[in-house]
Amino acid sequence: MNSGSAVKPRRITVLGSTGSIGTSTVDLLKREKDEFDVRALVGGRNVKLLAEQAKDLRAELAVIHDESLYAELKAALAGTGIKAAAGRQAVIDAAALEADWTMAAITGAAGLEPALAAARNGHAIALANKEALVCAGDVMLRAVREAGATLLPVDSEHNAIAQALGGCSMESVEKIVLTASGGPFRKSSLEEMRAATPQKALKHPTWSMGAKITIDSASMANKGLEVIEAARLFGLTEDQIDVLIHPQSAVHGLVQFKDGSLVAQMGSADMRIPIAHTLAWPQRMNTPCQRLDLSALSTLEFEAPDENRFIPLRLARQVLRAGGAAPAVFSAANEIAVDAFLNGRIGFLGIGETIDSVLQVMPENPELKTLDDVLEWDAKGRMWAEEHILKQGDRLRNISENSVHA
Ligand SMILES: NC(=O)C1=CN([C@@H]2O[C@H](COP(=O)(O)OP(=O)(O)OC[C@H]3O[C@@H](n4cnc5c(N)ncnc54)[C@H](OP(=O)(O)O)[C@@H]3O)[C@@H](O)[C@H]2O)C=CC1
Ligand SMILES: CC(=O)[C@@H](O)[C@H](O)COP(=O)(O)O
Ligand SMILES: [Mn+2]
Repeated sequence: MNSGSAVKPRRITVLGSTGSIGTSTVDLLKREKDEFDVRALVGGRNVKLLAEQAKDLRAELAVIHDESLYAELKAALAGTGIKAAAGRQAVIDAAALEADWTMAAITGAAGLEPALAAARNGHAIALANKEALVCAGDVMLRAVREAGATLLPVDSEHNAIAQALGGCSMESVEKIVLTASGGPFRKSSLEEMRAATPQKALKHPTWSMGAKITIDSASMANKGLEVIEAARLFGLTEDQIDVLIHPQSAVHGLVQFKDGSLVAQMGSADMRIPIAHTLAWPQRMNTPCQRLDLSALSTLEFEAPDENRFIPLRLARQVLRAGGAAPAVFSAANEIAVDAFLNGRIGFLGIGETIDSVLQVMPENPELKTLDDVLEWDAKGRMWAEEHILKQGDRLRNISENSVHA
């Protein structure tokens, strides 16, 4: 690491170490083992990988969310001196351990309480879990402020914006641009999208990521979540955040300054680059990531997204403007819909239809001031989404039964 003369190793925790962001983070840590003291690694169900990582990095503690896997984890770590723990509270306790840098990379609202616990210990929190910021923006930012923590954006676009800002105040910013790959259905018709299978939707053109975010990229709910994430992180209004489809995924984000300068951050599509940026911050560290060869990149394309095909992006802008509980409900409904799509319960366009229907049944839109408020509205969003999906299932069954009897 090129971070000068580190006196003692930095204490590190990785929440979601067995996932896509988690394994990229572990890869960087493994290359500089002496620089880091790994306090805790947290996984969901993948005990085998978690135990391997813990041994490799000589972690103090390994935590698995699924309690039924505790015995397996303990057995895998027997004789190593590494502590094992399991369950939801153990995950939150691990996140709350004093660490100089914590990666928050648990997917979805499940990552919210651990991310909050990490923020509250007042050090650096590298935030990949965008859903936490979307559903609990005020609560998260207040926790960061009150604890004096440093929030470092990992999401490639937001990390790019942070880099492009280069320490300038937000007063000098006119607007920002988040780029989007356009996903596997960038050029598909609505009919093709309606018929899309999970297998097709899981084929991201440029990034290799976990299943949930890959489906979000295909529906552009990911870009919608990112617009909200950017508003929270940088204190911008919805109309200051543009989205442009850029199929090469070489430019990750741009800042338009009020003097007319447009500053972009570029790099290959490898999350180890933004992760390394947060890990070494405010310095830089070496990574083995492929360098962009600009001469090989003959064109850089940019085009406006079609919000009539990518409905979740339009809805995300709507909930950002509405504020209150709407973003939390949007994100919760999306999580349920993505799961239902992956399990064959709804079609691909059913994701946007489910979110839309849930937003329409919301009877009120209160401000979410506490964690309990967020959890309550997250649960409501999930319940309304389930209800919508069940109703749609019943409707389709009735139609097919009627056509059989006709
Ligand atoms: N992947 C990427 O390139 C990017 C991801 N992000 C964001 O980062 C987050 C992580 O994404 P990604 O790494 O792709 O997701 P993955 O699905 O690959 O990984 C999720 C991680 O969280 C763990 N996990 C799941 N549920 C729980 C739980 N309840 N408690 C503790 N751990 C849990 C999983 O464990 P296990 O696998 O053991 O079950 C896994 O380690 C998401 O919010 C995503 O939007 C943002 C930008 C880019
Ligand atoms: C790598 C990353 O940051 C993802 O969020 C990425 O943006 C997903 O690709 P899309 O641009 O297709 O959503
Ligand atoms: Mn992103």
